[in-house]
Formats: sequence, C-alpha cells, structure tokens
Amino acid sequence: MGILLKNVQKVYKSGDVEVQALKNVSLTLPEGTISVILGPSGSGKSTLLNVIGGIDRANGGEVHIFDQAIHEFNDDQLTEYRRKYVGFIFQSYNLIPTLTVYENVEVGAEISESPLPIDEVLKGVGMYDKKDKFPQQLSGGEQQRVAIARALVKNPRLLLCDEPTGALDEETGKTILRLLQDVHRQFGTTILIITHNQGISAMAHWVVKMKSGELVECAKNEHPIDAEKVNWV
Ligand SMILES: Nc1ncnc2c1ncn2[C@@H]1O[C@H](COP(=O)(O)OP(=O)(O)OP(=O)(O)O)[C@@H](O)[C@H]1O
Repeated sequence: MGILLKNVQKVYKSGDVEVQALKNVSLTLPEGTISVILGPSGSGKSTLLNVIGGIDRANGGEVHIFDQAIHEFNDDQLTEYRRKYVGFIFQSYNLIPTLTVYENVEVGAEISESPLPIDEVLKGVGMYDKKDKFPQQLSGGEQQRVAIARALVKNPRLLLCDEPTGALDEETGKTILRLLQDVHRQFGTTILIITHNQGISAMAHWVVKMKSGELVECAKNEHPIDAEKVNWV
C-alpha cells in the first residue's frame, strides 16, 4: 500500500490553547496515484501532508507509508525516510537566493542516495537554458519549475505539494500541473497536491476533502483529465 493512515490525531498546543488539527483521520491511497486534498483554510491539509511526509509527528494513530510504520520511527529514522522517499514542493518555492538554478537543484541531488542526472532533470522541467541564473532573475513559474526539479532530482517515491500553483496565473499554473502529471506518468510517483482550486481535483485519481481537522470524503475519480483541461477557479 502507498499511504495508510489509521485514526491519526494531531494536537497543537500554544500556551493553554489546544488546537485539534487532525481528528481521527483514516485514509488509504494506493501507490502511483495522484491525489488532491481540498478543504477550507485551517482544516488540517498542511498538517496532514506534513505528517505523511515525516516533517511533523502525529500524537496518536498509525501512519504507514510504503508499508513502513513511520509513526514508530525515531528522529534519525524519520530523517532517513524523508531523505530517501519524499520530495516537497511549496507555494513559496523556498529556493536559496545565493545559489544558481543548477546549484539549487544540486542541493536536492546531494541528499539523495540515487539522484537523477541534474542536467536531465533541468531539461525535463524546461529550465536547462537558465541553469546559471539566480532565483530573483526568474518569474514565479520558472522558480516553481526549479523547486520541482530540486524535489525530482531525488527521484522520490512520494511527491508532496502544498499549494504548488497558489501563486501562479492560470497558464503558468497549468504548465506546472502538466509537469506533475508527466512525472507521474514517467516515474509512477505517488503525488499529493493540496489546493484551494477545486478544478484541479478533476486531474486526480483520488479527491480527499478535509473540514475542521476531519476527513469528510475520499472519492475515487475514474477518469482523470489532462492538466490543460482543468477548469481554473
Ligand atoms: N505549528 C502550529 N502551532 C499551532 N497551531 C498550528 C500549527 N500549525 C497549524 N496549526 C493549526 O492547526 C490547524 C490546521 O492547520 P493547517 O495548516 O493544517 O490547515 P490548512 O488546511 O493547511 O490551512 P491553509 O489552507 O490555510 O494552509 C489550524 O487551526 C492551525 O491554526
């Protein structure tokens, strides 16, 4: 199984206040599928992604990723899990401003046991021609391509995307979604995408809906559409 969550709970405490970010979330997503996670702001989407990616720990329940019980992992094991299996893409790109495009992707390659060739990955995302540029010399869409290249160069089995098109216009956003779809087709990568754009769910195999820390729906989409045909909302 790809992703298997059983009764996962996450509580954040700040002072006397407790926030139940995840309430008994159970979820099954097969390996090699694209899933979209929808839900209002504060519903627990990022927390869910972070728990699956081993950035954050659940307070209760079980988290099995590729048949590994990561909720039982110690910190070193969790770091190793992230390094080996997980690529992250965020809305804010998180590129290192003092490094070139090539060097930013190299950072991703260095932490991997079996990285893909950097030049090939840069060509794949259409950024090879700009490999010597710095992030501030690039448009938002180009920066996101570099961030995707940095995640992909690890050849991750799991690609976690938190609002990857949130800062992009429709045309650029769709090229990024196309790229994710191509990655899925080429490598069979399991991809999770958090979005506020409901239209994107039409390109996913599974659509997960969150509300107030609860998983309210996990529906299969039998006929995912191409990224270009997404109804941008
Ligand atoms: N580090 C933290 N400390 C305290 N509370 C937190 C922390 N991270 C998240 N929360 C709270 O947990 C709840 C779920 O947050 P989360 O970021 O997972 O929601 P979200 O659905 O991703 O929201 P958004 O769409 O706005 O990013 C929110 O009430 C949030 O304020």
